[in-house]
Amino acid sequence: MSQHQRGATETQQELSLLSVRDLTVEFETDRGPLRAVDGVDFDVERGETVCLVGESGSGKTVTAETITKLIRMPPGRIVRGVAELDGRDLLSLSERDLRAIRGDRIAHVFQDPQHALNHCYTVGWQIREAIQVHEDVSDAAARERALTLLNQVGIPDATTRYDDYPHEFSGGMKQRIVVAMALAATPDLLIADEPTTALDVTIQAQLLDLLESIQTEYDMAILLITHDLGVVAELADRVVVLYAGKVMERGSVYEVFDTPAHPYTQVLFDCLPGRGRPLRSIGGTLPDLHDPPPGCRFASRCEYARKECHTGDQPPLYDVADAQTASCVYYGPGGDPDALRNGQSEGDPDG
Ligand SMILES: Nc1ncnc2c1ncn2[C@@H]1O[C@H](COP(=O)(O)OP(=O)(O)OP(=O)(O)O)[C@@H](O)[C@H]1O
Ligand code: NI
Repeated sequence: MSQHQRGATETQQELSLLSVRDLTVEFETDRGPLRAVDGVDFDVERGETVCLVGESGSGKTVTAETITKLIRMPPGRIVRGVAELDGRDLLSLSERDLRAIRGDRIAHVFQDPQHALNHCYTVGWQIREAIQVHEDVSDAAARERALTLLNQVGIPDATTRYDDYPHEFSGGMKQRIVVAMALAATPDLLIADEPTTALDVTIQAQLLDLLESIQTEYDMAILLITHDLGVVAELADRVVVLYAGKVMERGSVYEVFDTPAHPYTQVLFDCLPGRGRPLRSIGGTLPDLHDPPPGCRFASRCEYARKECHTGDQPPLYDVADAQTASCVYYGPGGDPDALRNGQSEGDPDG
């Protein structure tokens, strides 16, 4: 149709690094199946940072952990969908093939560095292991590279610290070591779930700067989960907004900050970003994922909800701008998006 839509189709012919389509995940619970992730679609291109944002319980972690099948199954179950890495669906791979991909092409960094490190081995040994699992190099060469990595992630005195055990490092230093291990195999995609939440503010900032510089150096894509709006503003190229297991909006970081489209994104982002600025918490609660109401998942908390918002399925992701789409009827046929923008500009003064 329009100029830019044609442009988008042309670039789409090139395969995305990661392409998640219709991802739907349930958990078996005492109260029956709980649908944590419901038809989620997004892409991650080579070298870019995509931030997954949304309130607690919106399905960010489940989405990120399902990509390499890290969720426990059961109780988890992938109902449908694909997660293609360079066009190859990871969800249909055997555990053996997946293990080869985890840590090699895709590395994970979690909130708590404790989980990734083995307290029985020195950090140097663990990084060297991580290198040698994926590369047939001599001990000496692996040691050299491990030291380079430790230097790169900013461990002072790396040569001496090489033989120290994890408990001899602070939390921030441990997370740097985890990042060094993640980088050992030069992954194409780093999945980081709240990687700095457990750390104090100064250390958080340092670690994020580190991720940013490493990303450039390694041309690595990052799928980042964070509650911190300032981090989104600084690091993200694109943003995916989740709510109750559904994608509410996708767009470039500029679009989503400057002109948030979905009423949910508008309240969520209704403040100036600054480092350490958490996503705003908004009134009401997430719908019950055992039995979500019909229509838009956000309708019960949406000040613009109309009758049709409470019926049928979640609206499709309608085009809003260049790279921005929103799952809201106001952007659909006959909708009037200006009605939403007007409300937004009256936003609360201390927000
Ligand atoms: N093993 C499990 N069994 C049952 N329910 C689960 C399980 N793991 C996750 N859930 C549910 O799935 C939903 C999505 O959880 P998820 O951890 O992905 O949220 P999140 O967006 O990462 O939240 P947070 O910001 O708090 O980390 C929640 O309702 C959660 O309770
Ligand atoms: Ni989470």
